Amino acid sequence: ISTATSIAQQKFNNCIMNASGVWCSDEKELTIIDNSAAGTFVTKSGTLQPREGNPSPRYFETSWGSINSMGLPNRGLDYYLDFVQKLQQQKRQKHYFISCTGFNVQEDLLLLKKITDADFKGIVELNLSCPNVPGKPQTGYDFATVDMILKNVFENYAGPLGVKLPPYFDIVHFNQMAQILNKYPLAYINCVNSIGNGLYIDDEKEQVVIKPKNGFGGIGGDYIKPTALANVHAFYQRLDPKIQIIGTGGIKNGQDVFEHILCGASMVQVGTALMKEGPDIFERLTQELKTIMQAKGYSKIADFKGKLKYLA
Ligand SMILES: CC(C)(C)CCc1c(C(=O)O)[nH]c(=O)[nH]c1=O
Repeated sequence: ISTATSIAQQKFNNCIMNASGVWCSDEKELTIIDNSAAGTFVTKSGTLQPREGNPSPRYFETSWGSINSMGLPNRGLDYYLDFVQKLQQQKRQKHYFISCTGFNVQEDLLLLKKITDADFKGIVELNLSCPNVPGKPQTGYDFATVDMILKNVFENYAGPLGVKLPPYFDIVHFNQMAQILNKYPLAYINCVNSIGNGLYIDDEKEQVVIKPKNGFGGIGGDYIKPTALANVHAFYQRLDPKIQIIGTGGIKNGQDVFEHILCGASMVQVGTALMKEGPDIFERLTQELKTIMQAKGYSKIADFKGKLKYLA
């Protein structure tokens, strides 16, 4: 029974990996994920300059998931590029993802030029949940801007590249986004980023639990699995099959991985549950998925990928 997969013709011996932002901020964390059962890793979204991010507490765990307003703390794209290139020299048969985000399209293009100049051979994940110009919604919710960014990106970057998308909640938005995404040679799309601007309250103290943004933050974990599955499947139904889908959101056991693949995911990423359990989770998720596949008579993920059935 194999849980192997491929994205943009790059093969991975396991379809389970970390989500950007979790266990991927420095070489210590990335090395641990690299040596875990995960098929590969994606780095924290790198920006042009290193960033401290928001004041703590900026992450909080609840029984059903998590809330965060990290503020994009990262070592800067150059740091992640240097580290991944060095690792790539040692492990030629393994491929890695580098995530990046600019605060406008000019920055996005500068980041991609750095990646081109470094002769990076892995896969780029462009985080579209980044802020836009003040007064406008985050990039992923500004469809004209998404179109403009992708047009510029694919005029300037030749390597395999995917985008990390925020969750959508309206069928017309799935249609509108799919129409834009289908215009571009994307290697994949990654659905979903955290559900933005949620609020978690400590009843005893009658106060919020994270400091930035008066307690507002991105929601992850059990709270978001139905939304994540719907986004994976909605785009699976609408996108050119050449554009693969990475499923992220609410994965904490083998059943959740199975469901994301059944909805159309070729790869899955784990965030909140990885934060709670640590990198040993990858071995557990892989075994649980294999047990489910065995019970159902599937030998590889292609046997059931996207095969979600509807009621007649
Ligand atoms: C929310 C942004 C800071 C604009 C981007 C980075 C990011 C963060 C973060 O660094 O706060 N948290 C998430 O759950 N998803 C993200 O994409």
